[in-house]
Amino acid sequence: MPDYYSNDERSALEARSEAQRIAFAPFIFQATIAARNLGLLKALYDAREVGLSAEELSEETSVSVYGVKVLLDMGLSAGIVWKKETNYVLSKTGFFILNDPMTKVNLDFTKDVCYEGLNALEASIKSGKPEGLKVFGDWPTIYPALSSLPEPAQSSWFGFDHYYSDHSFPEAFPIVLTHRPKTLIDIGGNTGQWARYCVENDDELKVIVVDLPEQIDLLQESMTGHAATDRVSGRAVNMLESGATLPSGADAIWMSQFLDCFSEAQILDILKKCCNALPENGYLYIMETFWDRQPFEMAALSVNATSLYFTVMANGNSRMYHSSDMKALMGEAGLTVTREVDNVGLGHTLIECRRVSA
Ligand SMILES: C[S@@+](CC[C@H](N)C(=O)[O-])C[C@H]1O[C@@H](n2cnc3c(N)ncnc32)[C@H](O)[C@@H]1O
Repeated sequence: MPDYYSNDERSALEARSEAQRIAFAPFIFQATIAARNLGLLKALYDAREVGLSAEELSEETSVSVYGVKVLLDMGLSAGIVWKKETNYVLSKTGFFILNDPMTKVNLDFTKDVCYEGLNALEASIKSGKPEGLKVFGDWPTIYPALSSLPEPAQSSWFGFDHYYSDHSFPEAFPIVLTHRPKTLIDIGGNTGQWARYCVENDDELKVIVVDLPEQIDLLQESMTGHAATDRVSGRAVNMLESGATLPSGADAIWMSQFLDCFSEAQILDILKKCCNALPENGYLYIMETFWDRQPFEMAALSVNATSLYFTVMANGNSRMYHSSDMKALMGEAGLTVTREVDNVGLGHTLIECRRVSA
């Protein structure tokens, strides 16, 4: 995997310019969101390479000429539009802001879930608690709050979560089927997206979704009307409780985007519980986005930004890990890695492992 961060070769001018881009980054972000939400980018998209003047845009969108100009002059600096004589024209970056599904889930997640709370980042680092979560209510972590987050935060949270997981399911599924499990436990299975994918794509596999009670309540609802979901069942377990046990009788365990919700000490504890529940010939599958395994530098940036969501909004003590930190914990828990596949879906790594004694 490429090592993106191993030199400092910018000139002083480039470095100072970049420092200003960071200083004003929230302005770029908010102007971009406003230009998108107020319809300015769509109007420019429709106008193609001819573009539109501020007055024409104002007429088309009912945004004042003043509003058009301040937003899109910032848009010029941000690179989402460019100027052709007196007209604004949508740039390639602006095109992706408007039309790219990945960019949309990232923008909406940042704006609707994280933006307000991010102001409490420093406080969260000091306290080890998700201080930004207070903007949504009085919760210890975001997980029991998920089913009652206000809109649009709830849709944006699920949109972000599902977008990245769903893209990896078709590629991960054949890997999990290699050892022909009969019953799979999906820990942190959320609304059952993966469970549904499994039973709809295999005629025999049974899936037990393990999650917090609030999510298990949503599970039944999200299974209604889908084929083969009689092979999906739910079990409410808080994996952090000392006496927590996993259902018996499963020959494989699956955890997707789950361990990143916990601190290293908690991960070790969860992995040991998995180890105890796993039969000798059973396999554990861990699917995560590790920041060191990303195929693009911007993907590593997205993953590192997501770590800060965990710090300030989710729980105050977890992150998107470096793969070697995770593998060290797996070793400590008594697991041995049998297979690793990078670039599953969008930047996921799938690690297959089993008990050392097996
Ligand atoms: C980021 S979501 C991952 C969802 C899904 N596996 C995926 O790949 O999209 C994390 C899930 O872990 C669950 N979770 C968090 N803390 C938990 C705990 N202590 N015990 C059980 N489940 C928990 C959350 O409710 C949520 O459904």
